[in-house]
Amino acid sequence: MARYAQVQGSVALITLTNPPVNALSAAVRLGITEAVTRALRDPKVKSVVICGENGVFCGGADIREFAKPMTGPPLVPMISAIEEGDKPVVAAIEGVAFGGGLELALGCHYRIAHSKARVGLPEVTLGLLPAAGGTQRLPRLIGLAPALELITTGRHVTAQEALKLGIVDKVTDQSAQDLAIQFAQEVIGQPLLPRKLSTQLTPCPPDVDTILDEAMARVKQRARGAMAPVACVQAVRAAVNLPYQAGMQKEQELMAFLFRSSQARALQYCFFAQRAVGKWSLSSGAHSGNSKPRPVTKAAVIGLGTMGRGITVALVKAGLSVVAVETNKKQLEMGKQMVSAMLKHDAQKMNAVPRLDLLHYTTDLSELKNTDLIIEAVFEDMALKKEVFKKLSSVCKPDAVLCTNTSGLDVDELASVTKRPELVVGMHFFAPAHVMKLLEVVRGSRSSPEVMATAMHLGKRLGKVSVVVGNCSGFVGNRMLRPYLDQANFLLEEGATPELVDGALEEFGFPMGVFKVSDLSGLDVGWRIRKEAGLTGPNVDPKDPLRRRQGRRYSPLPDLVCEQGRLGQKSGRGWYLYDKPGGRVATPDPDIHKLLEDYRVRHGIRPRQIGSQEVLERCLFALINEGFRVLEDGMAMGPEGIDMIYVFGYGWPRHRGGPMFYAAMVGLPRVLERLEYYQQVHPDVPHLQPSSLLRRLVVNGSPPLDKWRDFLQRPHSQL
Ligand SMILES: C[C@H](O)[C@H](C)C(=O)SCCNC(=O)CCNC(=O)[C@H](O)C(C)(C)COP(=O)([O-])OP(=O)([O-])OC[C@H]1O[C@@H](n2cnc3c(N)ncnc32)[C@H](O)[C@@H]1OP(=O)([O-])[O-]
Repeated sequence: MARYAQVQGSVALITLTNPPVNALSAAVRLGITEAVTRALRDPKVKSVVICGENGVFCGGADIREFAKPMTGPPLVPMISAIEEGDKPVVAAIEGVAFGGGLELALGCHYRIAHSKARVGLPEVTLGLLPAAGGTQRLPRLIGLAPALELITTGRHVTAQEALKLGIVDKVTDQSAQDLAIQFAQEVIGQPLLPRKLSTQLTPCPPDVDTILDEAMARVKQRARGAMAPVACVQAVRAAVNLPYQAGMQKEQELMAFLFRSSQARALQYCFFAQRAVGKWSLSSGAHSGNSKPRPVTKAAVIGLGTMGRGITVALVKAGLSVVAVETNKKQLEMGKQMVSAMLKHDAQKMNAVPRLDLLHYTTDLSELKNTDLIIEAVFEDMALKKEVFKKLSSVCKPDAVLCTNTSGLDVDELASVTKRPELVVGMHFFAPAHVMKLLEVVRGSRSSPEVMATAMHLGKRLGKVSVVVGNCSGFVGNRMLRPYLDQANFLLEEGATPELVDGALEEFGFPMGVFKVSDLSGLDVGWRIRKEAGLTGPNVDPKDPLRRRQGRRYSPLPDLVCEQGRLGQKSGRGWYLYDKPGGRVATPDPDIHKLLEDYRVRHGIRPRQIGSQEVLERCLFALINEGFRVLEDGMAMGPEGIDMIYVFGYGWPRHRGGPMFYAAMVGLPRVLERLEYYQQVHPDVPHLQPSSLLRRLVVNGSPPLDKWRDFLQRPHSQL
């Protein structure tokens, strides 16, 4: 839909009308095509302005149409008609001009932007490339290197930077539409040919091939198997080597290939899943639409350890005033210095002033009496956390929201020591808390809808992808991680090496394999949890054989590694060797290989060849199977929640959609068949027992993800 009006006598004003982001749906494309034809034919019209309704120019092609057969006028000829016209066309950009929206503007002869506007070609983040001339016109407008960077990253650009790059001609703090209409009158009669980008050549520095080759190498290294960034470089290379029409041909061919790819489907699924998890609902009928968040202007963080410091920085960066509490002066001082340094570092990067004025430090909990929301981030010990919650319940104002950053302890047990269990909720941040986008919002059985709304709203203010999860051991992310970790250890027992397992997972697209991640986060963390769980150390049942705990197979390998003082990067050796304590570069360690060989001999295990396929199937299918159990237990609202948790919190490659989406792509019958096979081979590993939900879905013909809820016997019952 596009509205047509004639303004200022001779200017045709074409307004895109498709809320909320004026996406270029079939109806909008038809509207634009008809309006442009009318303007070009009307002798009274001397120039044209294109703008968007509601302060948004255009969010690009309508992504919802991608899953359906294409209808309506295609984008490329629609934009060419604008460019080839004999009347100047000015794009008035307010809000955003993304993807096809910016390509539409690049087909116009001039671009005027509001100072708060953002532009960009984010198609690569959807597994695609700019396929309405963006890969051919943008390099011609701003040059090769900047165009390559914008197209291969999909980065959003501010109006100021767009002006500097030459993407837009003018930036205004006033109405871009009004300035565009005035400008459209001023340029009547000006030569148009030099403004028609398709007629221009791409400005090329002498070392053009080096730039393209380096870009390709950089993109391949960063992409970890994602195809779209590579195709983007190939398309932009055509803008250098080929005339416009041939370049457009190349762009269309590459787009056709990407459009059909499973990676594009995965990335578009992530786009909508990321928005879907924000629309939460509870079994009580309360949901994000009918639950009002409480106002939070003053927050507090208890405990300035690694997590507490990151959370404090995230809150201050979001503009909240924060009281930071640490029990003793020495730790408080240390925390203060580190938080200030983190804020200064971040502000420097943003060329901003660190908001240290928003912070107040104290050892005295009573200073929290006027705080709206408190996040407890003390050591992961139930007794210590209960003590803190008991005190908070007495010093804080009656309607203060009490949040715990526990990564898996029982939220209800913590709430039970307070006088306000309905105001207690889990806010599980991921390290580093001021960087990682994921936030698990854990609903206790008494957490009120209002408190859920408050935690979710705060998550959004902190720029997090917040996912509502149920209160169970390990919540969702860590709960699913256990079978994944167990399988990785079992594979070592049976003949694999850390680098073989990690290699397969990194080939799959994870930034780091499981053993490198363990070394990064510190092997002693898991060791302490296993000791507390009675799986190793003094509380082990002496009757339990070494490789069997609590009635199931257990691998003591990680314990043996820790007992040798191998705690990971921090000790300079773990599953890998590092050049020094705190070193980051992992090299395979012959001592670990020796440890594994001796271990297998000691336990009479004949090592065997293990391939990447088996690594992926055992590690990922075990994790996925636990995902189905999470859904069955009602601990997550749907597969989207699980997938966003793994994409934003555990490095699951976005172009694989997330564990549950991946299972659907692989085919549920295949996942079930492989789990049944491995369960037969390893009957002492209960987590390989296929979940009944998975069986039910396969029996019912493997319905699409958005239909899985229909097969849940108690949909999100624990939420
Ligand atoms: C040929 C051409 O080369 C190619 C092929 C293309 O052009 S491919 C397309 C390229 N374009 C993009 O990648 C931009 C994608 N959008 C965004 O980045 C953001 O949306 C936004 C524009 C910065 C606004 O953010 P927001 O935070 O203010 O609101 P929101 O919650 O995100 O969005 C508000 C609502 O609008 C929906 N929406 C947003 N953009 C959409 C789009 N392009 N198509 C369809 N729906 C869209 C979104 O799902 C949500 O719906 P619902 O959940 O309310 O039902």
